[in-house]
Amino acid sequence: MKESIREQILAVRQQSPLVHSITNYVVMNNTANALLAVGASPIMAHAHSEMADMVKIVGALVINIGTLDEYWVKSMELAIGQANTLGKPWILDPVGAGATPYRDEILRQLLELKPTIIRGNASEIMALARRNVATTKGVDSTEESTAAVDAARYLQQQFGSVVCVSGAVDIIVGKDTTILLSNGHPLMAKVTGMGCTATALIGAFAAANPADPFCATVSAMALLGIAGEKAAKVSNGPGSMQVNILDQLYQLTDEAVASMVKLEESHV
Ligand SMILES: Nc1ncnc2c1ncn2[C@@H]1O[C@H](COP(=O)(O)OP(=O)(O)OP(=O)(O)O)[C@@H](O)[C@H]1O
Ligand SMILES: Cc1ncsc1CCO
Ligand SMILES: [Mg+2]
Repeated sequence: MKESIREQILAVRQQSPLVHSITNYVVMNNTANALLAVGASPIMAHAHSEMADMVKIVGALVINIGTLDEYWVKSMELAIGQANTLGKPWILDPVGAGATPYRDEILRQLLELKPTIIRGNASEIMALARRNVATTKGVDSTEESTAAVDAARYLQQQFGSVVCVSGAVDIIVGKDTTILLSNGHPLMAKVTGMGCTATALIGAFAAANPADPFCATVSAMALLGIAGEKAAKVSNGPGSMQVNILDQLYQLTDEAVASMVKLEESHV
């Protein structure tokens, strides 16, 4: 796996894939900068009239419901429809799942379109699976990622998606392998949209490595976690952390990521 992570990081930098995000107002700037820092290229658009054409020219589509509304939901459906027609990977970030009935109804409809990859925090993944009914506090998790493993497995089996539960430990659930990553730093949760950034980076890795969405997800999460760890060492708080992570995403070598990754694999 460590060798695959190295290859995937190099593939993103060599290919510089174009990633289309329909994402929330809060994180647009952070996620666009994070995509540039890892070597990918961001585009954010949601006009109905350009969705089908836009998806034709990109490597992956990121769907983040953070600040959804009725117009954007239609944009999402048009973009996902085209991604599925063209066989391009699309990644769902179920921001705030469980917070309101509207969010949950839209998520129910989006799940039916079978995301290639789903990434959320523990509360969101549990709400999405409607299991172990989690308490949610808006967009932040009230649960540990390990509490959501059953929910992630259920979603994986039901929709065929790779499912990533983020938190102190990032858990990536595939068809027959589960990987636990213990990199990262608590300060990451004090920067808004760090999870959205994780999802955007997964989009870049899935675009560069469309044949292996599981490994793409592991690689993106490993890179972000290690960037967070290194950034925390030179940060004074959430403000400097936000910019230092971008520098680390830009500077980290594939060798450094392979040597620092704390990875545990289980076949279940
Ligand atoms: N306590 C922690 N220790 C180490 N890493 C953490 C911790 N909390 C979060 N992270 C890391 O921060 C990143 C974002 O994950 P998090 O679970 O906080 O997303 P999120 O709740 O969806 O965030 P947001 O909604 O603000 O985008 C992940 O890469 C995760 O590993
Ligand atoms: C704070 C917030 N509200 C809607 S989306 C978002 C960004 C973090 O998920
Ligand atoms: Mg989130």
